[in-house]
Amino acid sequence: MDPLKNYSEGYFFHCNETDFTLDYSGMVENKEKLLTSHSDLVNLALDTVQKIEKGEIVNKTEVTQESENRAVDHYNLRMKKELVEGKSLSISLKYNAKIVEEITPILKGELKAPNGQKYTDVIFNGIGGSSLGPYMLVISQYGIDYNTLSGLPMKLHFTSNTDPDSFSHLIKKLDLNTTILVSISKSGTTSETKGNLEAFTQILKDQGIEKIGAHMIAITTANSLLDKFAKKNQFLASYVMNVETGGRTSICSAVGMVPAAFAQINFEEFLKGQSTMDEMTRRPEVSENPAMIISLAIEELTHNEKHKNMIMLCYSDFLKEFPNYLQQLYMESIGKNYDIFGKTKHEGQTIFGGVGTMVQHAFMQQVQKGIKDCFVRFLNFRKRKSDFLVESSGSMGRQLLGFVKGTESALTKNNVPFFTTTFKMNNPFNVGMMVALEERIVTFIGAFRQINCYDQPGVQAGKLACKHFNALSKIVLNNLIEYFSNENNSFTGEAKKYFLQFAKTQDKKEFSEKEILGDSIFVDALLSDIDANIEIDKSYNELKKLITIERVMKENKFIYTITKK
Ligand SMILES: O=P(O)(O)OC[C@H]1O[C@H](O)[C@H](O)[C@@H](O)[C@@H]1O
Repeated sequence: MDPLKNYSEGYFFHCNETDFTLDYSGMVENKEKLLTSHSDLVNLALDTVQKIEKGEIVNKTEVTQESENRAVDHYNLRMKKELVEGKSLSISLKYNAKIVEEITPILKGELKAPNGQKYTDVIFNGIGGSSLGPYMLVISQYGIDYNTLSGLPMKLHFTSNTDPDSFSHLIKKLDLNTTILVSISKSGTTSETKGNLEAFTQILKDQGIEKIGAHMIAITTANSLLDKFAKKNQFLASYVMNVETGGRTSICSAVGMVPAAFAQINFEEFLKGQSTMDEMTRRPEVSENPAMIISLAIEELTHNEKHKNMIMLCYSDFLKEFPNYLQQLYMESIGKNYDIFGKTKHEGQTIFGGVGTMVQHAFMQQVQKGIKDCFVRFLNFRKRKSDFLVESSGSMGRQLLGFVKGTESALTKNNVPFFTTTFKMNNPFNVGMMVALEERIVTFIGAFRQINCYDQPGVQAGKLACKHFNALSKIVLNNLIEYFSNENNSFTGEAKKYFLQFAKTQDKKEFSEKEILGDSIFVDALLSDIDANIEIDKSYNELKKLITIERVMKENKFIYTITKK
């Protein structure tokens, strides 16, 4: 490969109408080969897109217990044609208009909080696909100072984790009388989101706010637990998304629409941008389809596990969250341990990145000079909205471009593959294009590798284990309270001893060795948590009155001494 030759010759895809350019000269060894010699892969990819867009059940594998067995509709939600009944761009635009119409009176203060004042703050409560997209979108239009610098009518806040310290930090600052919590959860059961909603409800009640529904909006699937809770508690609104819309591609649904309405981002433009890119990436001719070019190039590069990590360098501070957004899109979709036929096959596409030039000063030394396990993607805007005089380069904007070109050129010399996507300028339309391009690449790579890109059994396993931990935690608590409320005065020993002792008090007679081991680890974590947090208000209120606990390490095991007060 002569990267400099390719680079100087320039391999381009360009769209005149949208002023979008893909330069793939730094990525491929042989342009002709890339464009013409992968017809089998191209057919697989186009066939998959057709199936998806016709509404066929594509979210399935032979490993039926882990499959979701459903269609996948994000492309249909912004398609001009109504290939699947009830799903099209115009239907989505109508739903978006309804949302804007309902949110606007809140923003204008025409629909007031129960205390008669204008709502001031909105918290978006969701995780994974129910958070990454809205957050990325807000930052993409306002930057990280979106509350102080944007002049928006309501302040925006985001909560994802079940982190009591950050939750308290947020809640303490707000007047909850004029705050709305928007809970976003496709399933309506995700522990983090549910936990935050429950905590918020309790805090409202503690503050004497009885009409909790006047402080809540839900975005979820029809009839989910969250939807039912919303109806029961007369939420301000409950917006629905389809079961067929996967979390990590849900930004084109109410999941993106509602936050965009609060943030006054033109979501109609975002959807039109997605639709435009979808049309471009539906083209059968490889050279006319930017997603196909990128996907094939990635396939060539990652073959034999060579350049397997993708680094996304976004040359705009406003795209700070885009690599994080892509991390879920790529890694949850492509990280699989079997193909659609159920055959074991470990797949993945590691992706990380950040804002260029910041990360230039973080990890690019290794990328340029160290192990050759990466390829780089540049993302930038051609047109800026402002500029400043800078002596060295003439202008700050030119300086930024200098960094793109300088880094590209250095990568060429160091034999690190890269390609560059340049969008016209930063606006909702182009952010929509950006997201849709990546979604299509993921679909194509999934089709090449014959995997189901739309399930996430791995995350599911974590979710289920967490549920088990929660259930066990309640049992341990009740057991402790019961044990020390009776005649017992103390317990000394390690978690396993504790577990075996309390296990006897459960209905379940026999525990396998594996269960004992697994559950003892959970019990150890719980006892340790009690030791650290028993004095923290609301952590273990009942237990605090009853016992003291001490933890010491002996022979590589934590030994707990629990004593009745
Ligand atoms: O929207 P929810 O049902 O609450 O799910 C939120 C997230 O949960 C998990 O992390 C899944 O792997 C994600 O795909 C999903 O986006």
